[in-house]
Amino acid sequence: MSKFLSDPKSVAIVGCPFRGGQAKLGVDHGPIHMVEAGLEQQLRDLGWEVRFDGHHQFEQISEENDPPIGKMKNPRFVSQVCKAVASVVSDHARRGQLPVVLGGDHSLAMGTIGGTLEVYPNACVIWVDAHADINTPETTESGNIHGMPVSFLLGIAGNEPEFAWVKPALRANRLVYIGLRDVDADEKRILRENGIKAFSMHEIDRHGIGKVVELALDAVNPNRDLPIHLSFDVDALDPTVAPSTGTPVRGGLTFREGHYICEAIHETGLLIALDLMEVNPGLADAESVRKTVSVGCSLVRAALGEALL
Ligand SMILES: NC(=[NH2+])NCCC[C@H](N)C(=O)O
Ligand SMILES: [Mn+2]
Ligand SMILES: [Mn+2]
Repeated sequence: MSKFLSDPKSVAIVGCPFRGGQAKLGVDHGPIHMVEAGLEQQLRDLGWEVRFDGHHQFEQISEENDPPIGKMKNPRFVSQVCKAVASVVSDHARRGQLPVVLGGDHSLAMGTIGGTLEVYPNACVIWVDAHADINTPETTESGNIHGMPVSFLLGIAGNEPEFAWVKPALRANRLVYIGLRDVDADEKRILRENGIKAFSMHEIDRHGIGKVVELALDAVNPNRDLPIHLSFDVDALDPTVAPSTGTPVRGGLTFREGHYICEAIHETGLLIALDLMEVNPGLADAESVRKTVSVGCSLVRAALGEALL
């Protein structure tokens, strides 16, 4: 049982149909597909009190009113949406509910983690992803903000007045990555310079996923007493397991490795927020979409306590 959440344990599903942090159409339909697949009832069956918050309708900013700032694309739109998400997440957290935020693209994590840290300032973040998403507006090649949210949270980016609301509330020693395999050269430098712990697929091959999760928790949560925010990008999984996503990278987590991470974090009893991001039902054939949506739901269930036995 969690020592941070209310009793009875209660989860809030927050649909974030948002794609402004990257260019591909369809990722905004991820949350609708996951909810239609029955996620709400699946979590009830695990004994949670479930509140479906709806699919948030974000105020639009059209492209002509949102020219790039430096290389950053859709900066005002992304910022405004993340600000709204932060306040939704922090409201749930304040009530002792566990927000499960369904993306949408991973720029949303600026909002989800920002919201978590307002309520749990000492929370640690476990970021499961093929990518580090730690580019700055200066280092980005794509200009897509879904490749940058971590640098804003750490305060190594975000001086623009448009992002003034983002507090640099995340400390480098409270962040750990699992699953990395496509990290830009400047991102590698940023990880090194800030001493951020990361377990790439190489470490998973070497030690096995069980050991890696243990080491990751040792790095950010040595006494196993800090609240945990799990931000899971579905592209951490191998494209054979989760094909419908915008930036797939081969050589990823197996179905079981992805689930093991979620199960082990559940076992700590410290999980207080979960993101499931980058499910893009627009990018593949129907069978690939079904597979990806279904693995997305099953990762959420694993993190919320679905046991194998
Ligand atoms: N959330 C994601 N899928 N991010 C992919 C980022 C890819 C690349 N590093 C970039 O900056 O654009
Ligand atoms: Mn990714
Ligand atoms: Mn990501």
